[in-house]
Amino acid sequence: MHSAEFIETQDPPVTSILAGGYNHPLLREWQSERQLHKNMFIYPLFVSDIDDEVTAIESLPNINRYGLNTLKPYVESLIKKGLRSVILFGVPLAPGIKDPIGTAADDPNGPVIRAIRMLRESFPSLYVMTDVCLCEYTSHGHCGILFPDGTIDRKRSVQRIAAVATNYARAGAHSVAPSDMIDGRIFAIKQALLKENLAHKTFIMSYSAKFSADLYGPFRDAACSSPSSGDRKCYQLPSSAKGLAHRAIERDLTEGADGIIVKPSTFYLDIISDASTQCKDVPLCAYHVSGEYAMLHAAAEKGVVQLKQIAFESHMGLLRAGAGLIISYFTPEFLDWLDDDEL
Ligand SMILES: NCc1[nH]cc(CCC(=O)O)c1CC(=O)O
Ligand SMILES: [Zn+2]
Ligand SMILES: [Zn+2]
Repeated sequence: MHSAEFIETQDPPVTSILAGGYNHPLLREWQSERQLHKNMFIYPLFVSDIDDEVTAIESLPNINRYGLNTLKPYVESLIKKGLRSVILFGVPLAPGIKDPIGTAADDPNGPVIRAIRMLRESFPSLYVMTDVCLCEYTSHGHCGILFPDGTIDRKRSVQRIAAVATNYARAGAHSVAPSDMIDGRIFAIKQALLKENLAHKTFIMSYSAKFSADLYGPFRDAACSSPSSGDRKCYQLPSSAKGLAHRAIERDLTEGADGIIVKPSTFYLDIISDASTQCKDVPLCAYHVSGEYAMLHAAAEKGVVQLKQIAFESHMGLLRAGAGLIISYFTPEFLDWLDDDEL
């Protein structure tokens, strides 16, 4: 039999023994400076104009597009588990409903306005946020109104987006979150809300650092919002542009944003970290986007990662970087997971 060898070494100094600090589940919680809470999660909902619709989105596992009638019991089941807030994305599916100026965005009989009313009436405790953009509603699929040459008509776009935001707020949305990335829209929205006496009760959550990313594909499937030609590179930020992200956040805070979103999240932790210093006085939200969600699911299916563990790791990373709120497609799972005793 082979006898094992040991090599005599000196005892390390006591300061090098860290294990005593995290050898118990409670200690591991103490060592996490910040922990995930249900109230940090904002759940994205895709709402169509087909009232009884429940359609699975192939590229987004477990996520469906709902109509008004099917949305209500679904949201009710999540509120029972502790859901605090949702962000609405409208998906008008009626043929011919899209036009160059996105009239359908704030159609009083369209999906968003009706969903706001229904949710506010049915669930008084739910905080209702609305994504504000034109791309789901325009015939060309861009986020603003275009000049004949296909470039963004900034002035008309911003006026239209301000009107849409105001109409959502008037219908009862607690918060409007403009995701179009067109210069000057926060100022225009604030002015419009002020004019309509809505500014004091409407939270402007600005997608300030929103990058032109390859991670929005599944969302565009869900929302049917891919541009019919061109891309969004002239309004969404280039993915390497730290300076532009900083300036966009600065500008939006000056124009009256009440909260700031960084999007996508996992590949942009440096931006979140910088933003948390820059936005130390306003809530900072990370958007864990559709592609991030789909990638983690795909990796879990391949057996490369375990879904629950990897979801915790990625969302904890967002907190560590400095985010305080997270828009996440994992929200329903977290509502269950955060009830479990041991993480
Ligand atoms: N402007 C609309 C909008 N709002 C949020 C997302 C993406 C969210 C996600 O991927 O989950 C998009 C799509 C886009 O900009 O193309
Ligand atoms: Zn858009
Ligand atoms: Zn600054």
